[in-house]
Amino acid sequence: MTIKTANLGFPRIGRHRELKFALESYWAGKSDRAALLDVASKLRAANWLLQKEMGIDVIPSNDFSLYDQVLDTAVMVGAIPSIYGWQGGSVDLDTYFAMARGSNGGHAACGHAHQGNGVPALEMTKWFDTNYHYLVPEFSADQHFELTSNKPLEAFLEARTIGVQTRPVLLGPVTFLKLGKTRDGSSAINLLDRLLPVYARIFAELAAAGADWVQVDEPCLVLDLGDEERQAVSHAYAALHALVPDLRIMLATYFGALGDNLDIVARLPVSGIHVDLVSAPQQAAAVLEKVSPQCVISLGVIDGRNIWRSDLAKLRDTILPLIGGRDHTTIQLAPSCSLLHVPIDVSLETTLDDELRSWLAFATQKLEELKQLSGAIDGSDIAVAADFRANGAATQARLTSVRVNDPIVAGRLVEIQGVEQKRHSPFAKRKDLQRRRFGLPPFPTTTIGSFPQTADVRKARSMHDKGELSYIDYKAFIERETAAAVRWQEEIGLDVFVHGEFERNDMVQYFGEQLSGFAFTRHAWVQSYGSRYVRPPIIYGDVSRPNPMTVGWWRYAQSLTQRPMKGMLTGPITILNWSFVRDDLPRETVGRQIALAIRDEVLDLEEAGAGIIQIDEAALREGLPLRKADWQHYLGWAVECFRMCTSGVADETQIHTHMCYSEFNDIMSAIAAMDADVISIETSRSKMKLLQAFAGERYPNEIGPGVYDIHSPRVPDAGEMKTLLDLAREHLLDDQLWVNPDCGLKTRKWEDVKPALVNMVEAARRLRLDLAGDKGRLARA
Ligand SMILES: CN1c2c(nc(N)[nH]c2=O)NC[C@@H]1CNc1ccc(C(=O)N[C@@H](CCC(=O)N[C@@H](CCC(=O)N[C@@H](CCC(=O)O)C(=O)O)C(=O)O)C(=O)O)cc1
Ligand SMILES: N[C@@H](CCS)C(=O)O
Ligand SMILES: [Zn+2]
Repeated sequence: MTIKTANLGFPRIGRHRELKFALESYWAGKSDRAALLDVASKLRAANWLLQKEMGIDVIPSNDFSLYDQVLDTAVMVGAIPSIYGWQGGSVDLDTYFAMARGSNGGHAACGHAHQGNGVPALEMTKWFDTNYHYLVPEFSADQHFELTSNKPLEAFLEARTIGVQTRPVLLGPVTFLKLGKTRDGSSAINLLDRLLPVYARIFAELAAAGADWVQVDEPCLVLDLGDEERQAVSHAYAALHALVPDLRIMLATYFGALGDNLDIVARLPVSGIHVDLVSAPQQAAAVLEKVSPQCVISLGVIDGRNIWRSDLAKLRDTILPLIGGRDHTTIQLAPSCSLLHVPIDVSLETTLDDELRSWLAFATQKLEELKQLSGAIDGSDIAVAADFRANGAATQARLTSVRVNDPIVAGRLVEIQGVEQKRHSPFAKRKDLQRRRFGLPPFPTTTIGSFPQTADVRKARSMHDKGELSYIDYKAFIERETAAAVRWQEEIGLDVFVHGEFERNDMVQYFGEQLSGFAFTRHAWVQSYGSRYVRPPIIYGDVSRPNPMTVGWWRYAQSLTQRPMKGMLTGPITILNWSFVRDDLPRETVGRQIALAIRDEVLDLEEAGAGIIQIDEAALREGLPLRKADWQHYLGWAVECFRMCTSGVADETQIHTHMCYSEFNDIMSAIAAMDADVISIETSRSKMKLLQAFAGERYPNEIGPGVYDIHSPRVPDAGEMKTLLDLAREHLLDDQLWVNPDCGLKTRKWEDVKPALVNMVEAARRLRLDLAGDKGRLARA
């Protein structure tokens, strides 16, 4: 008997982004609920039938979501904050979308995170160390849970009507609570006993309907857990087993090693355990040794986070000795995690050259690999011999390809090895020189880079991509947009300008498309959140920058104004963390290669005359390893990469960086070590609280704490922004403080952006008046 193949989750967006278009059409009021649900059910059916046709033995259901699986769980168990007006019973679609995106108080489908009349969306944050974002469940201390509708059961039954027996997937109760937040700051884990009966009921209904297994995802088991959380895991699974002994649980862990949680996991009364052997291959032997011989072990051996074709022969040779002594009916082969994080089908990429395409495996190809691997391990499937030969040829070709190795890049890296990466002079001296060069007023105003990516801008780019608009016409169009944005910045009196990033599709993809060693795709979309997707570039070879990437656009924008125009770049760590990275080199080496490329761009911008250059590191924190013990190493090389970008510029050149998140306390020394002259950060939603982390000696350089939450179309007035700035002045020195929004404005509309920025400039003006008053008073005293 061949070893079983199992899948943990398939991408739900559709081969041609059908889900995005159906959602956005529904939100725009252009189609109705039935049309949306019809698209959703067709996508589910297509995924199930594809997996069935491919011969996958264990096919997941309830891996589909209209927006997010964590939100689905919150809605399913009735964790719906009172502001959404839910009265009990089943939850309608508009309440669901109001939680996802906020509502304007009328038809929630308008989908904006309005405050005031409407309701704001739940907070959103990244899913472990991926670029997927989930909605953060919100609990109260007196939280009551109830089953609103058994979504896993509905999915299970729906699959059965088309002849597919599935293993429903649920987010585990401990991870669900751990990812949530309580309004009073108490530990959400305390709510476990109230939640377990709801899970037990879901399980019982599934068992009664004929489900024999359920997949319960507990990725929190790869994190550093406290004793209370570990006890919660033991307690939860003991209780669920006692309440519903007939339903077998496959406990799925992924994104890292079980490590110090292995002992408790191995003792849980579950029928199966899935482990990620791609991110943590070192745990294989210990897991196989500790987990009881009757328990099914699902080996996550195909990378669910990256897009490289697996080396199947190598995998077979690693797996065989591992499972040698074990009954093969207790082994399953699976992707390391849900395939949500990879694109759907490499065969759609008809514009990629054949060689590169032969190195890649997207979700569909990964399932093929699973089948080939299981056939090969049992030696029963003769057909796999040919597949193995093709696989071996492709993986070998990739290893030795001249496209992958660039001796010049390798040489440059050797040259800088051991050379300390730092600016010529300390910040205090640079600050002085820069102040004289730019002559900016106190509390200088600026924005983060992008202005609205309007339908017109995207349309023009799409037409240009399809060859329907010449480059000359496309460039002229983008220049007109840029010129209008520059004129408008002059009108409202901002101090430091941006060109608006109209020419960019995405802050990472744009650079990937221009760097050597990167390939980009046409259809390889991956969900980032809700209906927002990204097409991560593929880093397949040594990285270099053949030509300047931004200098022409910067030069044009600067030619329109006397005000300083920021050069605008994405930093190496963000490019790395939001790309599919080659797996034949350490990530830090690839990071250093990208840093050299960005350094070249920085120096070219400086030579062209850019006095201020911003290097965004929006994903620096995102790349933090899940276990704290690994942070130091990551932060060490990540900071060094940033400093490689900036160490070559003159003291008079002002380096900015931008990070749009609000947790800095635990990485403050690394942020300070980046030594950017100015950092802009997200602070408006936390009401400047996080500035405590930057106060005093801890952060001597300049800071722009965001005063305007760009995630909402709501327009804050000048008084509100001034209040935030007054709060900021409690923590920071006046000559440290810049005034800017939380992040770029690409997802906003001009009608929201314009009044908000006018108000922001007004807030800075009032602050300057206060300062003049303070100084006057001081002088008189
Ligand atoms: C800041 N964030 C980002 C993350 N990762 C990135 N790689 N980039 C980010 O900015 N991670 C964390 C957050 C996540 N946030 C977002 C926010 C917004 C988006 C988003 O808007 N995505 C767009 C796609 C962006 C893009 O690549 N656009 C291209 C292609 C546009 C397109 O679909 N064109 C159509 C034709 C359009 C027409 O004719 O009108 C087509 O090709 O068919 C572009 O502008 O050229 C989205 O639509 O989902 C993502 C993450
Ligand atoms: N410069 C980018 C940063 C986003 S994190 C922008 O403004 O969109
Ligand atoms: Zn940002």
